[in-house]
Amino acid sequence: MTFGIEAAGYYVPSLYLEIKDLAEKRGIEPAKLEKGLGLHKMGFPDVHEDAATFAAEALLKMIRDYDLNPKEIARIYLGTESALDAAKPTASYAMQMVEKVLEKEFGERCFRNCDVVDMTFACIGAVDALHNSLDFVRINPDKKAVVIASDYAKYELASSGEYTQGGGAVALLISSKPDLLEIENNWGIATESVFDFFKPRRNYSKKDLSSAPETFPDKIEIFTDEPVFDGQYSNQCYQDRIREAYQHYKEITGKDKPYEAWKYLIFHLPYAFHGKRVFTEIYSIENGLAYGTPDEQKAVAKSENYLNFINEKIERSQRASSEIGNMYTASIFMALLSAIQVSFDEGEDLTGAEIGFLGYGSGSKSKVFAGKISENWKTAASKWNLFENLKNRTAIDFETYEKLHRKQLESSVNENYKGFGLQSVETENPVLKGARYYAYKD
Ligand SMILES: CC(=O)SCCNC(=O)CCNC(=O)[C@H](O)C(C)(C)COP(=O)(O)OP(=O)(O)OC[C@H]1O[C@@H](n2cnc3c(N)ncnc32)[C@H](O)[C@@H]1OP(=O)(O)O
Repeated sequence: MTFGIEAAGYYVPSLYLEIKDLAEKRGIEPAKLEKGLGLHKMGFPDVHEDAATFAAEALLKMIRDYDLNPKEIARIYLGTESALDAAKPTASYAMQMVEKVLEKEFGERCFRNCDVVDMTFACIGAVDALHNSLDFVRINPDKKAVVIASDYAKYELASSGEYTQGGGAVALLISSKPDLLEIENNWGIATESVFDFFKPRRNYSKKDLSSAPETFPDKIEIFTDEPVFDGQYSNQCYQDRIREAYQHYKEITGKDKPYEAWKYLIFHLPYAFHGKRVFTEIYSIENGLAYGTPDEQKAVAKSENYLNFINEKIERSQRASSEIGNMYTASIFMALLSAIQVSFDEGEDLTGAEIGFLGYGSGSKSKVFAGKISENWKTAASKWNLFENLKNRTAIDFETYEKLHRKQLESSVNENYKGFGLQSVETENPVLKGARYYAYKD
């Protein structure tokens, strides 16, 4: 019996800012962002959008596209680091939104017997949800599980993370009928507790932290959605963890140079070019190349062999990221959709192709695993139209972007939007203070 991904749906924020507009206002050379990091557009949520509406949209799209019966979904595990509440899971909001829309066809509370929960570990939370849900269907092969990855990657204005912002969600149906991708049960894992990127839920000031790096904000507030981070250190932690997890994967599978057999290498992409920039280390180790000094590292990155390797095995997975930005925990799954969509559009046959995954979550953990494209993959992929749909977003100017970022807009930029939207947040009633209410517009 095989297990893996049967179907997939996604949602990206309805607005975007051209990266060159941001570069100009911040005095950054556009070529650094476009050619250095691979950024073109930054997806940005409208006033009515958040991690719960992203998740609900992706889930509803998947249910509709594949004609799924929601009553057959035994669990919905949602990976996120953009939770809207510290107790009530974002998954419960998303589930309720979808349930209401499906009421006419499936009756009240179609998810009544569904197990719903959030999983959080920075950008790897949804990989954890996937790992866990695969175990679940292995034990219960007649059941189906849904994994949703949903996040809003927001950074402080004018910080080094600002140009990597983005957001959105990917929903996956996990079952013993993996029409898209069979996933093998070998998980290379590496964990180390570090402070490369985190969202502390305390009130304290920089002076309380004797060793705080310069990048730390002066004051950290409760429930901040903007992280405390050290960019170059987070790159280092990412590189260290994927090296260790890849090594672990080799040990448990006994495979020699497993990456060579992978048709695509799918990374967590905090920005489009991240995977190809950090994989140089593993590539050098595997091929016995010198990698100690910055000059040696540059030589590997610029070598013809490495450039060919990127072109063949990584470039296609970057394309959606260039148009959306960081989707945190959804990035790795959007990278998968991106690569498969390109193959589909180019009429390539992927059946049987091996795909390797290198996930990372700050804090920190990496998981390396692999899968095989199924015979029915084209039917599954034919629903997405990913690059066409990315053209249906609304461009915003820099002033609107800053107002949205500062939460200064009262009403949505797209006032006539369709789909799920936040209607209100309770401020008066003391026993409901903070409750969020959503609605669906046809
Ligand atoms: C959240 C996680 O997933 S943890 C891992 C990633 N961390 C983050 O995402 C945290 C938030 N982001 C950040 O802090 C930052 O955006 C970072 C760390 C990702 C990037 O940092 P920056 O200082 O902006 O960029 P950095 O100097 O590392 O790289 C710029 C690249 O552009 C290239 N570049 C610079 N100027 C130009 C130019 N004019 N033309 C072409 N390329 C250029 C540089 O050569 C370099 O590429 P290379 O090293 O491959 O040659």
